[in-house]
Amino acid sequence: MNSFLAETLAGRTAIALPYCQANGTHVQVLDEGVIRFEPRDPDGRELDLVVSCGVHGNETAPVELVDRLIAKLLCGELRPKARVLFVIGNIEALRRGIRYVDEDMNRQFCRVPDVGDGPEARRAAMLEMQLARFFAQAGGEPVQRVHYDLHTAIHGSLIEKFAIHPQPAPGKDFDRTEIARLGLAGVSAVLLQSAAAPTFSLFSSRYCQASAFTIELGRAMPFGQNQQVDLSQLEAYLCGLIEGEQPAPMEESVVAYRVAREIVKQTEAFRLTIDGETDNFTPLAQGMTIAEDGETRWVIDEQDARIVFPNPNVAVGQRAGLIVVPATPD
Ligand SMILES: O=C(O)CCC(=O)N[C@@H](CCC(=O)O)C(=O)O
Ligand SMILES: [Zn+2]
Repeated sequence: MNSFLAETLAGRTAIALPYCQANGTHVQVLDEGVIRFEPRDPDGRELDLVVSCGVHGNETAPVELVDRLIAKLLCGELRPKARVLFVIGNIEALRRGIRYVDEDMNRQFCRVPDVGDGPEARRAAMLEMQLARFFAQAGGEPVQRVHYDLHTAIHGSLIEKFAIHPQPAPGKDFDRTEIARLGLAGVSAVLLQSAAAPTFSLFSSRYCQASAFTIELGRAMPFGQNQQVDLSQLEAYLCGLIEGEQPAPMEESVVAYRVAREIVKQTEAFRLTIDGETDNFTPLAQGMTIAEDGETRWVIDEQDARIVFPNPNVAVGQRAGLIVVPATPD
C-alpha cells in the first residue's frame, strides 16, 4: 500500500466514515491531508494532539516525519492513547516543491471574516475548521491540548531546532511547562512572540486554547534530501505522547528569547544591509544598520540582539526578519 503522503500527493484522498482497526484504534480521513486517530476508549486519555507539517511546500523533512508516524499508526505498530490529528498543510505547493502557490499560507490564519479567495487562504480556513472541530469534539474531562506546527528554515541556524511560541491572549501567559517539555524533543530554544502574527500556531493558541508552537527543525530541502536533518529525538518524543506518555519537562533545557522587534517590509525598496544568507541567531552589534526601506533604517539599539528569519524577498507588508534578545526570567 502507498503511504498516506504518496496517496495525498497523487490526489487519491478517500474521505470516508471512521473505521476501526483490529487493535481498536479509530481512524478517519477528514479531508485531503487531514487524518485523525482515536483510541478505543478516548475518555481515559490525557492529551489531544495536533501535528501539522507542510504549511510551506518546500519544507519536507517534517512531512516525511509525519508520514512515518501515520504509517506506524496505520499498521498498528503505534497504538494511540491520545487523540491525534495530523495535517499536511499546503499540498499543491508540496507537489510543486515551492513555499507557496499564491500567498504565504502561514499568514492566512485568524482572518475570519476577511478570508481571501486564493488557494492558501481557502485551505487555511478549512484547516481552522478541522482544528476547531477536533478540539471541540473531545468528550470526557477536559484534557491538555497541544499543537506542533512543524517547519524547516530557509537559512542555516546557529541553533538548529527552535520553537516560536505565539503571543498569548490578553491575561494569559506563555506555557512554561510545555516550553520545557520541548527539550525532550531536541528543541533547544524558544522565541516568545510579542506580536500576533497570523500563523497556524496563533490560531490554535487563541481560538482552540491549545499550547501551540511553530517548530523549526533544520534547513528546508526537497523530498528525499533530508539526511542532514535528524528528527529521531522528535520522532521518539511524539511516539511517546501518542502512546500516552506524559514526560516530566526538562527544566532549563530550552533557552528563551523574546522577539524585540519585527522588521516589516514597507515598500519594494526594502533591502537588508546584512548578508541575506545570514544564519538565524547571528549576533548583531549595537549601532549597526541591518535593513533600510526608503527613509526608514533598522538600527540595532538592543543589547545582545540576534537576527532570525532574515528574508528581503517577502511580500510588501510581511515580516522580513525578527530581532530577538534573551528573555529575562520573571
Ligand atoms: O526561514 C525562514 O525565513 C522562514 C521559516 C518559516 O517558515 N518560519 C515560520 C515561522 C512562523 C511563526 O512565526 O510562528 C514562518 O515564517 O511562517
Ligand atoms: Zn515554514
